[in-house]
Amino acid sequence: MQIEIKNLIKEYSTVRAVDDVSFTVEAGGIVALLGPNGAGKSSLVRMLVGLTEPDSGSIRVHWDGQEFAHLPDGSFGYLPEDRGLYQDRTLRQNLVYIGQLRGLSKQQIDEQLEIWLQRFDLTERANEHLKQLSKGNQQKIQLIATLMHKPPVLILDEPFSGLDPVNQEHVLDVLKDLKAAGVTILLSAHQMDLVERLADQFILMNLGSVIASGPIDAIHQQLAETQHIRFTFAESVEPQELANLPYNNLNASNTERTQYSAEVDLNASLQDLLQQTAQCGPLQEFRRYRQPLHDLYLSAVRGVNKASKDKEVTL
Ligand SMILES: Nc1ncnc2c1ncn2[C@@H]1O[C@H](COP(=O)(O)OP(=O)(O)OP(=O)(O)O)[C@@H](O)[C@H]1O
Repeated sequence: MQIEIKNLIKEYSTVRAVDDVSFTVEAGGIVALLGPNGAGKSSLVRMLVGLTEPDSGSIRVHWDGQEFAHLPDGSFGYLPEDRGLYQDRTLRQNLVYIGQLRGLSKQQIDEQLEIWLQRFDLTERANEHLKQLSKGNQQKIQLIATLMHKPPVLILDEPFSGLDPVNQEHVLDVLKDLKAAGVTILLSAHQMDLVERLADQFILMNLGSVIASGPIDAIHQQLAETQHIRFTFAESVEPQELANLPYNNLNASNTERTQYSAEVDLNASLQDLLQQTAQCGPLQEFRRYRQPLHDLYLSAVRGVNKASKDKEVTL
């Protein structure tokens, strides 16, 4: 299986929701579409599963020796942004109905219900109406409905929305297990800290466009504007003593003034910096650290959004 997206554009009456987006998803692994409200994630996902059509550009799904213009029926499970189960039916009734729609036998449905209700700690509640469940628990039932027919591809629009941190971790573990079992997962999310620990590939979107894509190393190469450094002295060093070094945003991280964080230019030599810093006091530790994806994304998007506003003003 391979999904190849090229120069995809989708417009609604007043907005270009997806603006010249290209990327490829290979079989296996987890691909995360990340971006704020309105970035275009759901619009993209809806085209992938064939609910809407692109205005231009192409989606090519290579599946089982054939090529399709969207994921073919039967090849995927889809968790839509607007959840669609019956509130006045029990959890069991909802899931049996979905299982039947997917062509599962009674035995397969029973097996799947037992596995997944137990995994999500909902076995005791199987005969309650969906509306009696919290939003987070309803979300778990939606997820079971999406994966109970064991599709090889999962398209999950906001699988973490409405979940508390404990349940987010729970879903994260389930997705890791599915990946280990060979399922290909494409998900959209806002929760960058969480998804950074999960996905193999990232597609960072803003205002319909992709601002960076690839594995985490590639994202850092594309977006990092400075190097982030942390260092620790064995004894107190006043910030003024470091004033002549080429650090930006130098901050003491503790009141004893032994630990510091700072930024330096991308092309600065860390070897030279280490030597210069060691001349200011007995250095215990000196290391470069990676900005969290969330911070990297925010600074990149602020730059892009500022540039587009500047452009609007000059026009
Ligand atoms: N059916 C529609 N009709 C008109 N505009 C739409 C429609 N669907 C989405 N849009 C607009 O397209 C843009 C992208 O929306 P989309 O829902 O794809 O973003 P998103 O990244 O999924 O956002 P969210 O995280 O809030 O779900 C937004 O400006 C949105 O208002």
